[in-house]
Amino acid sequence: MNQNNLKLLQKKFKLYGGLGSVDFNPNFQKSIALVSLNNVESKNALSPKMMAELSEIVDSLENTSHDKNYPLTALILTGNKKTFCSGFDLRMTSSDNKFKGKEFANEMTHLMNDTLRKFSKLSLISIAAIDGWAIGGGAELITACDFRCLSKNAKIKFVHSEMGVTTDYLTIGWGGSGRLISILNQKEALKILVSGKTLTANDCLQNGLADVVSEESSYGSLTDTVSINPVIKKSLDFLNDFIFVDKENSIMRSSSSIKSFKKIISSFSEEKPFIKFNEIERDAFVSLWGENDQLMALERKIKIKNAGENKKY
Ligand SMILES: CC[C@H](C(=O)O)C(=O)SCCNC(=O)CCNC(=O)[C@H](O)C(C)(C)COP(=O)(O)OP(=O)(O)OC[C@H]1O[C@@H](n2cnc3c(N)ncnc32)[C@H](O)[C@@H]1OP(=O)(O)O
Repeated sequence: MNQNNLKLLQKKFKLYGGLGSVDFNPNFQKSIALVSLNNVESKNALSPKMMAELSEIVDSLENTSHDKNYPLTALILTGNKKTFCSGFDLRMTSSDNKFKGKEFANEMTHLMNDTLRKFSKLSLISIAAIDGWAIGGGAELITACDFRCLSKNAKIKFVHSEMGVTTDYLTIGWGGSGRLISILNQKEALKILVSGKTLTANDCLQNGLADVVSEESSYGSLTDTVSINPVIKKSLDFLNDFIFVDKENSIMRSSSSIKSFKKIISSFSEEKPFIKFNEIERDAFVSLWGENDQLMALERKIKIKNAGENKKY
């Protein structure tokens, strides 16, 4: 997508609004930034405003992180209050019917796919620090990181098959299925996507989706309790193994060489062969969005929520 269209979409999604924020802390730790998703009342679901904020953060990192004098080498993507992210903010669909329409589906898939494709190719080593749920688009977000650290109580669920939509790869949607194939393999990705199975930390260690598992985290915000939050601490330790030759004596590896390795590796998985794949997925996603299956699934979720039933979505 060309830069002008992207800027227009970012503006439009800011105007669509919604709750929450995506916060960027470039000085979280020496040469490590923290990007945190904060929409606690909705289990860190991404509102359109948050999608625009994430897109802008990634754009600015894309423009600066390759500079050899840029102080960052790595970043942690996390949620807050014991949830990573519960995907698209479903409240938007009950606030305005336009969010059930194909025009919005097309816009969201372009914006989120562009954002996560760029995120996955940043010249920074990235790790998702996952405490609690990463579900729907939230599960797709974690595939954009190079690595994943799960707390013992983390749960990953690609819920899309229950929502009557597919994930999408490369230019639209949140782009999870193609990246899941490159992290695992086609068979594992197909099983996970079609079954919508809830994956535990142990499942993810077994299948390779998790790189490291931390102790269960304490309650409390992920971003201001670094000292006691195990999932963030474990993610920092994981990244520091890349950054420091000798942490005690603060002897660091060359940041520019770490970043050029990331650039080489991520360019190897160049999506050129996937352009056709992407068109197929793109059409599938948009054709399913706003159709009966999805509308009934949304109704079910909203009914359960309004009825206050104890059942979960
Ligand atoms: C490509 C993107 C993809 C698509 O468009 O197809 C999507 O991401 S669609 C959205 C997919 N996400 C979901 O289906 C997750 C729905 N949420 C849940 O299943 C549960 O909330 C769960 C498992 C994440 C947590 O369950 P728990 O019992 O711990 O909490 P509650 O269900 O009571 O939720 C607390 C509070 O948060 C609100 N909430 C949760 N998820 C969302 C969401 N995705 N959008 C908006 N709001 C959300 C929930 O309504 C509760 O609010 P309250 O006012 O307290 O009832």
